[in-house]
Amino acid sequence: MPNRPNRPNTGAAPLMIAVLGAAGRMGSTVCDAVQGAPDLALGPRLDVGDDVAALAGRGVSVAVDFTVPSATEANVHALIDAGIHAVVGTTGWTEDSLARVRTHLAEDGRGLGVLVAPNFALSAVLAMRFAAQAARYFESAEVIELHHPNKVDAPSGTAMHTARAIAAVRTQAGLGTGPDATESTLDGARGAVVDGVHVHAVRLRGLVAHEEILFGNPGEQLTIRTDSFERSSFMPGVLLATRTVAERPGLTVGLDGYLDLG
Ligand SMILES: NC(=O)C1=CN([C@@H]2O[C@H](COP(=O)(O)OP(=O)(O)OC[C@H]3O[C@@H](n4cnc5c(N)ncnc54)[C@H](O)[C@@H]3O)[C@@H](O)[C@H]2O)C=CC1
Ligand SMILES: O=C(O)C1=N[C@H](C(=O)O)C[C@H](O)C1
Repeated sequence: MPNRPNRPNTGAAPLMIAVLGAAGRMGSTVCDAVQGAPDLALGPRLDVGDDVAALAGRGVSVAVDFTVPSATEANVHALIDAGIHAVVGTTGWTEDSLARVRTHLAEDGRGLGVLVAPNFALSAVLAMRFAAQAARYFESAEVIELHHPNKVDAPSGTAMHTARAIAAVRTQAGLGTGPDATESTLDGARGAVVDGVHVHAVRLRGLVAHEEILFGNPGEQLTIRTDSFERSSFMPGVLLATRTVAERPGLTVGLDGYLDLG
């Protein structure tokens, strides 16, 4: 990552990284990226049916989870019990599931780190940050996320995170919901509503991961757009996270927590 040296681990032995969801699109890309990093060593590769608890005592420092929303929280609790730091890209996290991880880490007391990041691409991390900065200045704000049709969840984790951040800033700024005269529509025509912000999900063959954040005022509009054309776009962020997570005890939500964005 250009704004923070993606510095190699300078310890004597490479950090051993386990990958959960290793057979998937993201998991297999992470395995390749770890194998290409001289300071990291690819350890156990787990997929559905494998026992996370069995990772204990095998020299694994960090586990990376790209699985499914229904499995990821249980995986993280099992990793904490096994004494392994966790870098999580899987979507589906709620305030309640995050709170349970925070509590578990505090009770565990060993200073383990867990990062849950809805998006590891630098362009997406910056888009979310810029959207939060812009949110107080516009009457209207809506989010459109566009993904490959094999994605199982909607709206995307990134869009949920973006909308929640926009909503929090709007509330703090004393802005209500955006202007909208719609009285009746077909169900879903105005998208999902996340904390008062409308979020629209497109699934289209040929796409990978994209998001547009639209802001409107009388006579003007701001569009912030991020495009991941390849899964390699997520890898610098994932590798940075594996090298940093042990230095950040407790739960961090969002890769921006590991970056010096000001
Ligand atoms: N944070 C980020 O930057 C990104 C996050 N994602 C998220 O990552 C997740 C995975 O995405 P893809 O790789 O595209 O999905 P995928 O469907 O290709 O891969 C998921 C893998 O997890 C495995 N799996 C299912 N249950 C499991 C369990 N209990 N234990 C271990 N493995 C299990 C599946 O067999 C599969 O191999 C999704 O939630 C997606 O939204 C995807 C891209 C970037
Ligand atoms: O499933 C995906 O592909 C992606 N999932 C994440 C999300 O839901 O935000 C991150 C990125 O958008 C790709």
